[in-house]
Formats: sequence, C-alpha cells, structure tokens
Amino acid sequence: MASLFFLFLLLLPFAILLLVLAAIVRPRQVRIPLKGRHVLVTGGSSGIGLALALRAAAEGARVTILARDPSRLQDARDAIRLATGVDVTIVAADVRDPEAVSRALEAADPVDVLVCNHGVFLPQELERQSLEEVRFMVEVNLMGTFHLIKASLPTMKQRAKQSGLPASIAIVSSQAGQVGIYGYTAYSASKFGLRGLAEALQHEVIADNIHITLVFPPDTDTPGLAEEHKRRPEITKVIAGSQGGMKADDVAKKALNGIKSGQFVVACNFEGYLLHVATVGLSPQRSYFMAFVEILGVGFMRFVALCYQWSWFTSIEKWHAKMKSG
Ligand SMILES: NC(=O)C1=CN([C@@H]2O[C@H](COP(=O)(O)OP(=O)(O)OC[C@H]3O[C@@H](n4cnc5c(N)ncnc54)[C@H](OP(=O)(O)O)[C@@H]3O)[C@@H](O)[C@H]2O)C=CC1
Ligand SMILES: CCCCCCCCCCCCCCCC(=O)[C@@H](N)CO
Repeated sequence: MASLFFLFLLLLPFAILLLVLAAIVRPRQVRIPLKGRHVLVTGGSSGIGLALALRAAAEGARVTILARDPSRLQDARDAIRLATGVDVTIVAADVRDPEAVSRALEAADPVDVLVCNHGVFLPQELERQSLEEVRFMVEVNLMGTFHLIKASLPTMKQRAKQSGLPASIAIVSSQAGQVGIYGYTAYSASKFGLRGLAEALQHEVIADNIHITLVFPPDTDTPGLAEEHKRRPEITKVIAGSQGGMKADDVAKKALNGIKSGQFVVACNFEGYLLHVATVGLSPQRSYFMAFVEILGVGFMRFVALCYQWSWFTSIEKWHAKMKSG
C-alpha cells in the first residue's frame, strides 16, 4: 500500500507536466487531407521529390512536379504513370528565377500543399570552394524556396479560405541543416536558413490555416547523392557516412505522414530523433507527448551531442596527422 502511494507521488509531477503541456502546446493538432488536393513538389523529377510525388499521386492527390530539365521531368511523369496509373503535370522552371517561378505558379492550379524539395549539394572545404558554388547553393536551396513561397502564398491563402481546408508548406532541409559538418559550410548555411524561414513563416500564416513542415533527411540514396559521392571530402564521408543511407521512398513516406499530421519537424531515422531533441530550441510542437519527451531528453541529448563532437574532432585530428605523415 505504502509503496503504491510512493509510486503515485513519484509519477504525479510527470502527470501534471503532461496535463500542462496538453493545455499549452501550440499550434493545435491538425489533419491535412491529400485526396483530391493539389500537391506541387519541386525537384519532383528525381530522388526524394520523385518518391514524394509518386506517393502523393498514389494517395489520390493531383500532383505537379517542377524542376529545370524537361526530359527528366517527362521520364518522371512516365515512371509515375507506370507505377500508379496517374498522370502528373510537369513544369520546367529554375527556382533561382523569381519571374519564372511566378509564371509557373500563375499558370498552375492553386496549390494546397507546396513541397519545396529542390536542392543542390556540392560539398567542399570553404577555402577550396569557389564563391560561385557557394552562391549557387544559397540561391537554389534558400532563395529558391523564398521565390516559391512568395509566388504561392496569395492563392494558397485564398484557396484555404474558400475550401475551409488546411493547407501546407513543406520544406526539405537536411540533417546538415541541424548540425554543421566538415565540407558543408555553404550547404549547411543554406539549410539552416530554411529553419529560420520556416519558424517565422509559421507565425505569419497560422491565421490563414497554413501549416509548415520542415523535413530533416539523413544521407538518402538518390541520383543527387551518387553525384555528391564523387567529390565528397574523405572526412565528410567519415562523419556523415557513418550511418548509411536511407531509401528515398522511406524518407518520402515519413515526410508525407508528417505533412498530413501537420508536424512542424519531421525526423527520418533514429539519429534524426536524437538530432531533433538535441536541436529543438524554440521550435513549435503540436504534440504534447513529443513536447514531454523533448523536455525530459534535452539535457541528456546535450551530453550525447558532446560525445559526437568528441568523436568528430578526434577523427579530424587523426586525419590531419595521417595527411602530414603520409
Ligand atoms: N540525398 C540526400 O542524401 C539528402 C538530400 N536532402 C535534400 O533533399 C532534397 C532532394 O534531394 P535528392 O532527392 O537527393 O536530390 P536529387 O539531386 O536527386 O534531385 C534534385 C531535384 O531538384 C531539382 N532541382 C535542382 N536544382 C533546381 C533548380 N535550380 N530549380 C528547380 N529544380 C531544381 C532537380 O531537377 P533539375 O536538375 O532538372 O532541375 C531534381 O529534380 C534536396 O533539398 C536535398 O538537399 C537532404 C538530406 C540528404
Ligand atoms: C545529439 C545526437 C546526434 C545524433 C547523430 C548525428 C548524426 C549527424 C550526421 C549528419 C549527417 C548529415 C548528412 C547530410 C546529408 C545531406 O544533406 C547530403 N547528402 C547532401 O549533401
């Protein structure tokens, strides 16, 4: 009897914390339906974007994919038709060109779910990397996302108002948008930038029933990653490659589930959840249970993060020593 009472006393603070969190977490939970709605996926001709477009089409959404190369877009449309029997619309545009993006969105149907997935990654030590490449990554990954959002917001807002249904803007960042890693100065900067954009934008569009989702994939087997492997610095492989790549379709599944449940942050694998708790900061959280896990996990994850940094700096040090002697 007495021990039961002590157990009760021990658990009481946790129960109270859960109750408080259930009352205060914002924004509130939301379900975002996909069936019959217009989903636009940028970078939808390859890798994660193609897998996302295919899944959305299979779930009954009307899908548009946008990328630069028209022939890759056509191949993607054929692949999606073959797999699902559904025809997607293709749009060729460079997200770096704001006019081209505006024209593309004006010509398209109003968007219910905008997935900014396009991205380029050219890892190299900053000292060796040209400013052209730095600018290229920032312009595609960060500015391209601004162009898309600016061009879609007015009609998205209208559409959400008319239909009474919640809309979504999803942004594909990267685990390199949560932690800076050797070889990724420009890429990480472009991806960290997306988080600031997403957090601030959620404040601005919540009243319009628009919900932001930020996806943080780990290394994922895509044509883009195959290209990246050809030039990745050795030590970047040691740090980033230590977890093995995810399948594009598994990342797409996580991302789409996150979009449908209005999750602000989508982690994709176990390390991703650790990274999320370690870098949670002031990001919004709709789930009181996840908020609870974050509160209990934050201090310990700081310790885990320092262990990772210890191992990374040790690898870098050893690598330098090897370079000197060899
Ligand atoms: N693969 C990975 O390991 C990881 C990827 N990510 C992120 O996921 C996203 C998708 O990556 P992944 O599938 O690997 O990439 P891929 O290189 O396989 O595909 C990139 C897509 O983006 C399009 N794209 C690139 N530049 C532009 C542009 N300027 N304008 C319009 N479209 C463009 C490409 O088409 P086209 O070239 O014809 O324009 C293509 O459809 C990226 O944002 C990436 O940073 C995050 C973590 C890990
Ligand atoms: C506190 C807990 C820490 C948990 C583990 C952290 C592991 C971090 C690994 C980061 C790897 C980044 C890969 C980026 C992939 C990407 O975006 C590219 N393929 C494109 O360049």
